[in-house]
Amino acid sequence: MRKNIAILCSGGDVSGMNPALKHFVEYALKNSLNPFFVYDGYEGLIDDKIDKASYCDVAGIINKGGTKIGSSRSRRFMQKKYRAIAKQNLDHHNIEMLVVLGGDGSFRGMDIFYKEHGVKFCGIPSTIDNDIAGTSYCLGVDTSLNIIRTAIDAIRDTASSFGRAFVIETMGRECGYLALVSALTSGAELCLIPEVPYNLEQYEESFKNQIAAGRKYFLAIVSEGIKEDVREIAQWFEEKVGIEARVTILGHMQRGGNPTVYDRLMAYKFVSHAIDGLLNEQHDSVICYNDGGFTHKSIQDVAFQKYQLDSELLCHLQDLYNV
Ligand SMILES: Nc1ncnc2c1ncn2[C@@H]1O[C@H](COP(=O)(O)OP(=O)(O)O)[C@@H](O)[C@H]1O
Ligand SMILES: O=P(O)(O)OC[C@H]1O[C@](O)(COP(=O)(O)O)[C@@H](O)[C@@H]1O
Repeated sequence: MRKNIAILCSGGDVSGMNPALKHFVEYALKNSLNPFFVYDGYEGLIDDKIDKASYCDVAGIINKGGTKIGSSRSRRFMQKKYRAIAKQNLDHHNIEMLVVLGGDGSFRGMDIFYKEHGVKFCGIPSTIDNDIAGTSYCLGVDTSLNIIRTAIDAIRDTASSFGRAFVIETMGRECGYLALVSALTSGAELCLIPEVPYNLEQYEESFKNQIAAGRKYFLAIVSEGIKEDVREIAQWFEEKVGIEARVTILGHMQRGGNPTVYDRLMAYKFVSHAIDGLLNEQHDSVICYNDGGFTHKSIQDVAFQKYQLDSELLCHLQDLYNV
């Protein structure tokens, strides 16, 4: 008898989830499995929003951001009694394997669910924050970086025309990855991230000298996880550096948009490895990507460790100020 396998999205949505759904249906059918969708993340698991999926459901979605099946953060799934209901719903549909697109919170939830009820699962790291330990890349971060790049390039147009400093805030929670990579690839003058302590005073003289030497504008990329408010950084530019300043908080535009080629391809590869793993005795793992290869890692190694920013990237941050 063909086995049933389901997929769900949990936590912040990312561009790349739809390409993953499309490949999930195709690859499941190719492996003689019946594919199912769980709508709205763990909330849908509890409310039995579970349906069989077919080729028709995934036609025309590969180029769409977000996720066709919805995502959520679920307070109820944190409680044992609701996880028991989720298990009953899966049993009702005869589903014994789950692919979960989410972040470390989602994986911790699934780990508990596996230990309580034995539902096999494979996590696919999916968050624009790129802050999951054990993998150098999370689905969606490439699209997000490209959206940020487009925004910063546009802001540069007005900054240079009007002679202003712009303080641009990126998402990322406690992780500075989005801000750091964006600063390096957009030619920003300042980058502030939670991982690296800073003192604005140390840039004052250099920035004033640059203005005296002809610099007309500044771009500062700031991660949402730093202690200071972005408006205070703008105020510092005005009062201490002596240049008019504006703030742009990029917000949720960073989570949407047409998935890049890289995110589409990675969605494809992640899903293939996730299903292969589930069919080959990987029952409680996350599929991770490092140095060009994929490996299944334990929840302990992924969801209970702190993500460390790549040391080479951090060196490049120092280079930003040593020119
Ligand atoms: N310790 C836990 N026990 C059960 N469920 C959890 C646990 N931690 C997180 N979850 C579930 O995972 C969901 C997503 O987690 P969250 O941290 O918001 O996002 P992400 O997966 O992107 O890190 C939560 O809303 C909750 O339903
Ligand atoms: O959409 P919300 O609930 O306001 O959450 C915003 C947060 O979600 C993110 O966009 C993505 O975080 P997760 O992938 O961990 O869910 C963060 O960068 C941001 O701080």
